[in-house]
Amino acid sequence: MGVFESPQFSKGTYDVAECIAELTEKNGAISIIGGGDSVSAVNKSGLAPKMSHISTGGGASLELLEGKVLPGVAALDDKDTAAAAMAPKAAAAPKAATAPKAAAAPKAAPSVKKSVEDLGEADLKGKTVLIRCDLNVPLNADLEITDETRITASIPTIEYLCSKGAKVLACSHLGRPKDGPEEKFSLKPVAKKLGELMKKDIKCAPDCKATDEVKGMVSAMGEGDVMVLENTRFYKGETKNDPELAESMASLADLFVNDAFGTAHRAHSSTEGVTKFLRPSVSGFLLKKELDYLKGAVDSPVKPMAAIVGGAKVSTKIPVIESMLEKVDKVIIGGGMVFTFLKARGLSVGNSLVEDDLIETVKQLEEQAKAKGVEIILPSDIACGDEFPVGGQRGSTTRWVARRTEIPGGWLGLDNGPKAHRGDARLPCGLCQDDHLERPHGSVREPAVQQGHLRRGRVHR
Ligand SMILES: Nc1ncnc2c1ncn2[C@@H]1O[C@H](COP(=O)(O)OP(=O)(O)OP(=O)(O)O)[C@@H](O)[C@H]1O
Ligand SMILES: O=C(O)[C@H](O)COP(=O)(O)O
Repeated sequence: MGVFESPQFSKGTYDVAECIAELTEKNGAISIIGGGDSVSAVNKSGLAPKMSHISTGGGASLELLEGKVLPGVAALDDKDTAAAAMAPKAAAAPKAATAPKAAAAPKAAPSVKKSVEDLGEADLKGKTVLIRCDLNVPLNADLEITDETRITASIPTIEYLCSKGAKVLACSHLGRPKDGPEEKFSLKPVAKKLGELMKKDIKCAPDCKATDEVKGMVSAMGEGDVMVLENTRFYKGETKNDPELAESMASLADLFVNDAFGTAHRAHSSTEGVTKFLRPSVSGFLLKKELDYLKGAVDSPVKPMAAIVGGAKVSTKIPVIESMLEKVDKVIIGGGMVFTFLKARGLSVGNSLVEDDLIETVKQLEEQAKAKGVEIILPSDIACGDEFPVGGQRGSTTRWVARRTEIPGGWLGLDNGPKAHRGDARLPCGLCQDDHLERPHGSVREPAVQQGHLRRGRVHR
């Protein structure tokens, strides 16, 4: 809802998270949190365990909510082709770049995909499984993992495969290396962390391709062992869905599991390409769970439904807001995109972040919403700063709260104000507190100001 990285402007974000947690816990609402920064804000708030589902996908969840088909999912075997999919690999398509998987059953978007839970010990014992995970985690300058959510989220499928006697080869990209292998994009720290979390000795192979060294390491694996293959994007062919790379990776294994929801919107060699050479190709628990929640919300929305859309820019969220207008009763707008909406309504927004080229689009969006009876809710008051808070330093920026109709010139909106904290998210969700209705009109100051911590408009919090 605001610049949550700064303690001065994080309250609006945490308050909305609290409201969602309360709705989930007390009212039985289904809550789905998606988007890299939104997830990290909810994680920081400590409320993540109270949400129904925290998505590991950024771009992937947006594309799914926009109604797009995710290539990494579309390429997996359908449940209804189970008999064909379980045919022995030798009888399947020959492993050649030119010979895609024979059972080219059309994969309609609404089909139910075959999942790893459809495979038992008979299918897995002694088999080598290539699993595509999204282990693209943030690392600091010392190459330490700063958020291990995606690693933790990948473990249930890996553990399941191990428990059924499979040898597990986990592959993933990390970052966006441009020119081949680079230490800062190596999956070695990820393999180490995965090993610590799973209490196993997990090696990182020096390559994702079937080099002699990697083949040797694979043949030395025993049942229940796990090995991480090196960054798939160390090869330029990965993002081009190069069949040769896909075939080489696939040649290391007997079957494929895709559990990389976060990368399912990419048609890459390790997400889509390998499915042409391995049978069966099924979803992992994480991918399935993501689809159940996110696709469920899109395909069979449980009413009433509200979308809370925040973030820095409207431009990245227009398609998702548009597609949500078909599903939801309310859209609550937060973050930097608020100001393009306010400006489109003819209000002055001071120095706030605005995408002027989208004013007309936003006006049309508001019209569309009106025509569909969907309410677009903007925060009723705004916590403004006299400058953008740098590096999240406490107190370096002067903070002032204004009604949304009265953002002073020279100031920029950085968070929801206290009236919005109390009402805007709660009122439409049926959680309004009575005092919200009694708040004074006009510019209001934070309680800290009223308690005398004000020095020439500067609030030290
Ligand atoms: N009023 C504002 N002015 C400028 N930046 C803002 C404002 N409100 C929020 N932000 C910034 O927006 C960023 C989050 O936006 P973003 O669109 O990246 O979110 P997301 O969709 O959850 O994440 P991702 O794009 O990684 O999937 C945060 O870094 C936050 O500081
Ligand atoms: O972080 C993500 O959203 C996924 O890992 C995909 O990464 P990419 O945007 O570099 O393809």
